[in-house]
Amino acid sequence: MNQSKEQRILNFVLQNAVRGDPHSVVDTIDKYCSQKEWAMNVGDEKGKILDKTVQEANPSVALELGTYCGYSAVRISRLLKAGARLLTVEFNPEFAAIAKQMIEFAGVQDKVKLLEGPSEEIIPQLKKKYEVDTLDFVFLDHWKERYTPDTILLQECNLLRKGSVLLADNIIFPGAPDFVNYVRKSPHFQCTNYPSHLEYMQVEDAMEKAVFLG
Ligand SMILES: Cc1ccc(Cc2cc(O)c(O)c(C(=O)NC/C=C/[C@H]3O[C@@H](n4cnc5c(N)ncnc54)[C@H](O)[C@@H]3O)c2)cc1
Ligand SMILES: [Mg+2]
Repeated sequence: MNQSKEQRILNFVLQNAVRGDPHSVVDTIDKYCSQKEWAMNVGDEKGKILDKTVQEANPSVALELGTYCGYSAVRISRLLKAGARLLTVEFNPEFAAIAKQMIEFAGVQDKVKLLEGPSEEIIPQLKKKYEVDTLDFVFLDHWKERYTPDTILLQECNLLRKGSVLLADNIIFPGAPDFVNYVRKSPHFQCTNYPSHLEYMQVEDAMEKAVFLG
């Protein structure tokens, strides 16, 4: 049966990117998705905001919700200091298999642990099963209506500490209005909005940074 779009993206990377070079994997995915087939990677414009936020946080332990093809997992992990790690959560087995190959081709598999399953099940396991104390950085890019319940769950599981940085994609398009309301109204978060554009399009979008105040 014919290939999925995600398989075509991976094949394009395997044939055109440089093995072991995360920059070239990121650039090659952006090339394919801007010229051939649109896909919901965070992209380069919002990716630059992600890069700056990761560099400022300089996390030892980072979490990503919604791996998809692994674009932002490669993008984030290429910036991590020695010994730091990214845990990325994906519940679609096809996407997880694609992302695993993408992460290995980029040569960042020693920094990235892909956890297969729904975030609502994985988050409560992070402390005991994945030896997490607290999270320094969280990138939210999964189903938009999961942003708020998972942010609450992270707090309930004591996974956030004073200064933990949450960064959420798609605040404008598709939009995450309840998440924006929740973090901006909460006395426990200091929020910053970063206007941008939907990946590979002229459509308005934005990212929201929410720093946990304890
Ligand atoms: C038609 C159309 C297409 C794209 C857009 C614009 C647009 C632009 C964007 O940047 C977007 O991020 C999105 C978007 O919808 N992202 C959802 C991303 C989900 C990925 O995460 C996975 N996942 C979803 N919930 C969970 C969960 N609980 N636990 C674990 N994994 C989960 C899925 O398995 C996918 O791998 C959409 C608008 C309209
Ligand atoms: Mg997104």
